[in-house]
Order: sequence, then C-alpha cells, then structure tokens
Amino acid sequence: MRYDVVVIGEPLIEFVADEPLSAATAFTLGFAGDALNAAVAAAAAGARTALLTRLGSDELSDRLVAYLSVHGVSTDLVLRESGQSGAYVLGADPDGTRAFAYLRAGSAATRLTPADVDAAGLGDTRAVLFSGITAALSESCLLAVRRAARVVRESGGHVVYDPNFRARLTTAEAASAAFTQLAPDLTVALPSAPSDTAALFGCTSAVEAARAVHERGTPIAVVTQGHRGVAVSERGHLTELPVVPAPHIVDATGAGDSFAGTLTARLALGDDLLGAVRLGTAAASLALGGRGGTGHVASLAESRAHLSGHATV
Ligand SMILES: Nc1ncnc2c1ncn2[C@@H]1O[C@H](COP(=O)(O)OP(=O)(O)OP(=O)(O)O)[C@@H](O)[C@H]1O
Ligand SMILES: O=C(O)C(=O)C[C@H](O)[C@H](O)CO
Repeated sequence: MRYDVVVIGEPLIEFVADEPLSAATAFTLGFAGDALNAAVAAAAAGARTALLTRLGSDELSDRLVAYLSVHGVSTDLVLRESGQSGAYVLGADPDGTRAFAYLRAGSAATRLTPADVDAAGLGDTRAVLFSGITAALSESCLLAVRRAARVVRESGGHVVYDPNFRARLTTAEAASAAFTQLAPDLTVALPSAPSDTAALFGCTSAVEAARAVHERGTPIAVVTQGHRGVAVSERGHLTELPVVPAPHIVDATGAGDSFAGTLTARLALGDDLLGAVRLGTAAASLALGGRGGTGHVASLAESRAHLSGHATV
C-alpha cells in the first residue's frame, strides 16, 4: 500500500491581499487551490498522501512542489510539463466577503488524462478524493476522475467527492450531470448547502440533498452547512452534528477543503464515519483562523485537542 489518500486536482499559486481586489496592490504569495488544501489537511491528519496533478515547469511551480513536500504530501504523482500552472488572486472586502480572480485557463492541470490515472496505479490506494472543480477543468479531467473513481471503488477503497460548485468554471447543468455520472462509483459525497445543493439538486435542505445523493447511487452524504452544522446520511439514516466553534475567523477560504481532506484521511485510516466527520469539523474550524487556503493547517494533535475542548491555539 503506497498511499492512504490520493487527491486529484489542480493546486494553485495563490496571491492573497487583505484588501478588496478592486484596490489591493500588495499580495502575499501562497500555495493553495482546493486539491492542495485538502491534500495538506489529509497529510496533517496522519495519512500517507499523494497529489495527482500536472504542473508547469516554471519557478513558482518548483516552489509549489517544494511546499507540498515540506507539508508531507508526496509529489511522486505530480507530472511536470512545459505549460503554465494555474494561479488565483484573492481579496477581502471590509465585510469579510472574499473575491477571487483566476489565472488558470489552459493550465497544465487541465491536461490530466485517464492515462495519467492508470500510470499512477491507484488500485492499492485506501481512498481517493477529488472535487467538482477537478471534474470541471476539462473533458479529459472529468474522464480522469471517472477512471479513478471506478478503479478505487472496484478495489474496495473510499471514493470521496466534494462538488465545490464554481459558476466561473461550469454550469449547474454540467455540474449536476458530472455528479450523476460519478455517483455510482462514489462512497461519500460532500455537498455544501445551499451552494452545491442548489446547483446540483435544486434544493437547499440537507435532507433533500442527502436523498438526491442516495438516489444517484452514493451511499453516504455529508452535507456541510457552514457554521450551521453537518448532516451525515448513511443510506437515509440521518445524524446532525454541530460545528466546532472557531477560535478565530480570518478567512473561510479552504475550510471546506480542510474538512474534506481530514475526513478522507481518517476514513482511510479506519476511523468510523462520525468520528472522521467530527475531526473534520475541528480541522475546518481551525482553518478559518488562517489567511488564504492554507493559512492554518491544523495538525492531528491540534484538531483532536480542539475537538475535545482543549484548543491549543
Ligand atoms: N463559522 C464557522 N464556524 C465553525 N466552523 C465552520 C464555520 N464555517 C465553516 N465551518 C466548518 O467548515 C466546514 C465547511 O464549511 P462550508 O459548508 O462553508 O464548506 P464549503 O462551502 O465547501 O467551503 P469552501 O468555500 O472551502 O468550498 C463546515 O462543515 C464546518 O465544519
Ligand atoms: O476555486 C478554486 O479552484 C480554488 O481552488 C480556490 C480556493 O482554494 C477554493 O475555492 C477553496 O475551496
């Protein structure tokens, strides 16, 4: 068994400002993107984790690869090519609303293929995690994640999907169709309500969303609802869990990815579903305290302490 968790998707070079995008001139360089955010969270939660992606060969991509290694994510499945890596710019309005600008069209990650998945050999991976962002990057990315889902599901692993609907990348119709194609091979879907659930299923309630997930063939739905809690549905058996109060809220970017990465890691390591979800809520709560997608990556010990009410931050 080489990896507990393989995350598939596009890491992004991040430029983050404390000011609105319309006025900001000073940006801090970081490394984020939903796949990277989730991968570093999975590694921090104790899983042997690899990121499967394609990156460019420029200096910032070299730094991104180094960042992954420093954070315990294997780069053995990172394919380098002469193209450009994706990037995004993140600003914050005075009311805390985040605004994104993307520099990712035609990026290296959009050229990920099913052949890359085959070459990665995921048959002995305990869990694979990817998102609707990955599925929306290109037709070949959608085919790649479909292949990964099939391979890992057939070998008895967990297949976790975070729909992460982004109107800038896809349409509600296409996101919904992608989910319907993937759903029979998923073991866990993590839609957030109301954004993902409205786009994919035309509903806002967690119960309706869970039903829609099950109807399409996925046995477990974990519906995140921001600060309002998490609804966990195992084939229709519903458990409502509260979130862990955040000690410090700076920026919500990446909280959902931290949740997804931590949950996937703990499932891969054999934790029960509700235990894995609870640890995910603790890691996500701490992630809110950092600027950008990876401003605060909570260690396993820190998340456990936070969950048990003995926060170390
Ligand atoms: N205000 C908050 N206080 C505590 N925890 C929070 C808060 N907001 C979000 N979280 C945690 O983060 C998790 C994910 O949040 P949310 O439902 O907003 O995900 P998301 O929309 O997928 O996020 P993202 O923007 O990263 O895609 C929640 O289930 C919860 O555990
Ligand atoms: O939107 C994307 O593709 C990103 O990955 C940017 C952010 O990191 C992501 O939206 C947070 O979930």
